[in-house]
Amino acid sequence: MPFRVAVLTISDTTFHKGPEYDLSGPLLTKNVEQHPDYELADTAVVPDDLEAIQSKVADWVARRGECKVDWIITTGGTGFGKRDVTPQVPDQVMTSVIIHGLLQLQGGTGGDIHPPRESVRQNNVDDVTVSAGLSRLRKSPFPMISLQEALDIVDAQSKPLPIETVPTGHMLKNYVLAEDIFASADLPPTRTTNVDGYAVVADEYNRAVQKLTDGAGMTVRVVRAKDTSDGAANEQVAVYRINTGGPLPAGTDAVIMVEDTELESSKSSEDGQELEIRVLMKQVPVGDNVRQPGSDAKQGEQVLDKGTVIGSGGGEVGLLGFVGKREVLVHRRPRVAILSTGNELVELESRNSILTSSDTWTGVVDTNRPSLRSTLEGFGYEVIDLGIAPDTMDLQEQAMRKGMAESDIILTTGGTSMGEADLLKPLIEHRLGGTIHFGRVAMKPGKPTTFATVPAIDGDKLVFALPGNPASALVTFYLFVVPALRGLGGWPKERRHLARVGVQVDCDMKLDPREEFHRVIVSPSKEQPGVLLAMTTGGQRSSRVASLCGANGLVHLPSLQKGGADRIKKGEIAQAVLIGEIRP
Ligand SMILES: Nc1nc2c(c(=O)[nH]1)N[C@H]1C(S)=C(S)[C@@H](COP(=O)(O)OP(=O)(O)OC[C@H]3O[C@@H](n4cnc5c(N)ncnc54)[C@H](O)[C@@H]3O)O[C@H]1N2
Ligand code: MOO
Repeated sequence: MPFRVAVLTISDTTFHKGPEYDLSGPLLTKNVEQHPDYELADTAVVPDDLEAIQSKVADWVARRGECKVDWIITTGGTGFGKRDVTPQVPDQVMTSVIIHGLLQLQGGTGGDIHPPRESVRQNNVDDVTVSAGLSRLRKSPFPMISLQEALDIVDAQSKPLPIETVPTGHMLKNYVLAEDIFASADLPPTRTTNVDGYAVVADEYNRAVQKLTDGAGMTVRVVRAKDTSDGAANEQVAVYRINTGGPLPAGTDAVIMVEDTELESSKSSEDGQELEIRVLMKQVPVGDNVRQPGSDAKQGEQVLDKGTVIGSGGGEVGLLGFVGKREVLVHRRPRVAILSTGNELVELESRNSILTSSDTWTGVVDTNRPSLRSTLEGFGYEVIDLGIAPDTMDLQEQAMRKGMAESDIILTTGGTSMGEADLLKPLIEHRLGGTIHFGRVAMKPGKPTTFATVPAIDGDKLVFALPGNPASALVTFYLFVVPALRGLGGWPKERRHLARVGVQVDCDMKLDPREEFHRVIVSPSKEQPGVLLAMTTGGQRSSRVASLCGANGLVHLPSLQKGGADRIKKGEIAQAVLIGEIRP
């Protein structure tokens, strides 16, 4: 649905002398009408009078349903004349008002002057020399949405990448099958032995052994499996030397384990093999130790389903080879670009020289990029490292464009919040023509998490602008980015999110108005079998990267409710998202 825009001309002259004196109002109206994303909701002309402006704006703000007004653009009344009163219109009314008619009169383009949100103000920031104060946003223009809403949005936008053919082998790990897999032949194709031993015709052996009187076993002649014709005239029962996995010689139907035999004599063949053994079994059942043809897979049987995730456990890769599948159709795995933003950031390698040369150095070592890279590569994704971009629109845009050209999904950290140097949101919207699906989430840590899609030649790219605080960046990575990566990689919906388990918490955990993810170490209880314990990693401030050190779980604390409990008490059970292996 297009955004409904109302244009308000604030001018004594136009109000008193007539519409022909209004130059900017009609120009703005025309631009709105011509833009495919906007719809003209209303226009009005009011004098330079606070009450008149307030009343009109309040009227528009109050409208609902079909008549609703999403944005109000005012033109005029923003100067310094005595009667230039627009900036005094109270905040609560003006939150959705964009004062930029004047910009257009100065020759701005439609794109510049109809930005979707107030974040446009930061659009013109070229470096961090912009001072705090008047230029700084006082309220985020992004609504705070719930965690569930945010997760649903990410799920909906994370559509599987195209299908490609990949040869069967270890590199298939973490891919998702885009075809059903069938066995092309019976497996095993013939009767084979499960054990090292001697193949025998069971009935022949059983008949002969019954004739014995001493019960101390029966001496048999050993033939190599390939010498089946040897000694047909010999009356002694023949057994055939055979090793695990080998095919049974024709006519044989059971296998005696080597452990159920004794060496009868030291007579040996030319190649040093035994020639006579004593079999200690009183009876050999037909089919004993024999793997029947097709008992592992029947020809034409479906052995793997489309949508199967080829795990790193080895089972799926092995099965594909086992059924003779040389290459498979899979969804392309996403490539991920990572970018750190912030003037204060330095690479770890360059820190020493800075530390020794200056006591006053206030730089911050870029830990987010190495952290994200290690976890991404652990999940099996190819990473494109975009480095550190300082707080300038141009440099950040340059890095983002490189990321868009080389990857399917871009992760940035820093610059998502309310500072003058927090450029990511305006950059995405105004320079990259992207759509910000959300810019604030009611969660802790991770409130300013931003998710957008940006158009590129080869399709939309996903962008996660994660908060700069290290713990926030990693927590939001596990909660939002992992499901998005899996969605792009074609994982079935029900497997995209990291698993949750019930855990018993080891200390009181206070509730916050925002849902919170408390970092913990999950391990099985030694005292209570079947119970998983969650041990806190200590201070949970989002700047404390150590809160994720060793953590393999995120206890999901519900938001604090009026009149409800203010904490999860020690010993109570809570849900935890597993972000690593359970510790023994
Ligand atoms: N007025 C407000 N201020 C803040 C709000 C708010 O709602 N209103 N939200 C706070 C929350 S919550 C978070 S989280 C942070 C997120 O801020 P940004 O995403 O804009 O991140 P920066 O300001 O750039 O950095 C925050 C912090 O993290 C350090 N940092 C950044 N990048 C890295 C990196 N690659 N490696 C290590 N450390 C990094 C940075 O130096 C800052 O100390 O905003 C709050 N503010
Ligand atoms: O939400 Mo911020 O991510 O608290 O640290």
